[in-house]
Amino acid sequence: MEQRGSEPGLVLVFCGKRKSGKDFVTDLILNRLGADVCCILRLSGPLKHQYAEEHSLDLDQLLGPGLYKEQYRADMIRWGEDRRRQDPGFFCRLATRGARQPVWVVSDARRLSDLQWFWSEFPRQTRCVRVQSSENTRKQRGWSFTAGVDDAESECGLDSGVDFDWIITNEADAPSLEEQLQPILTLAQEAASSADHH
Ligand SMILES: Nc1ncnc2c1ncn2[C@@H]1O[C@H](COP(=O)(O)OP(=O)(O)O)[C@@H](O)[C@H]1O
Ligand SMILES: C[C@@](O)(CCOP(=O)(O)OP(=O)(O)O)CC(=O)O
Repeated sequence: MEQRGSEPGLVLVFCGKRKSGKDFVTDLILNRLGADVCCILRLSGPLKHQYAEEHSLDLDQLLGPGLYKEQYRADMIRWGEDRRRQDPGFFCRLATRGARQPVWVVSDARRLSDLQWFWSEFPRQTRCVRVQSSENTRKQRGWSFTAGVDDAESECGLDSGVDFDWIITNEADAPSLEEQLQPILTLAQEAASSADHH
């Protein structure tokens, strides 16, 4: 049996396009709940770790926001897809290993197989959240269309066929994030307080 952290009370799996604001929104949730209650898990973390090791690359740079990651993105995507084909839960298992908080926030689901893994491991606890922004807003945040990335499964795998529990619109003219996140934060606080009582 694979060693794993204690069972979470709630698993919030986030997806959305590049620069839609997944990190921004999940950071806000972490700030509101605190690090004792909530942890942010990134599937790309173990992916980059393993990829850097097998290709003798600089992990810190791959984890950073700069150009270095972009140079390897297309190949990393292919490599990650290969790994998932052999073992769809590979990165999910590594990312969740050792997580102890009652609320897990997975900030970067990209594929149906990622979601399916969480649904099958934690059927009661898993909720899926989509973060969305217009192309114009994403461009203002530095996004530009890259063929082979923005038209591939890595970016489009969850565009259809998923019934999201919540859709967060991360735009200046949308209701505030605080307001949109309220039901999620309430559910997370309930999960945390019921973990306290066990
Ligand atoms: N609501 C917002 N207000 C201000 N800046 C934002 C907002 N949402 C996202 N950003 C900024 O836009 C950029 C991209 O957001 P990020 O969360 O990194 O996107 P993603 O993780 O989806 O690629 C970051 O610099 C982030 O700080
Ligand atoms: C190979 C990747 O995991 C790279 C992800 O890197 P980041 O998670 O840093 O991505 P962005 O926020 O989109 O810039 C993508 C994949 O298809 O698995």
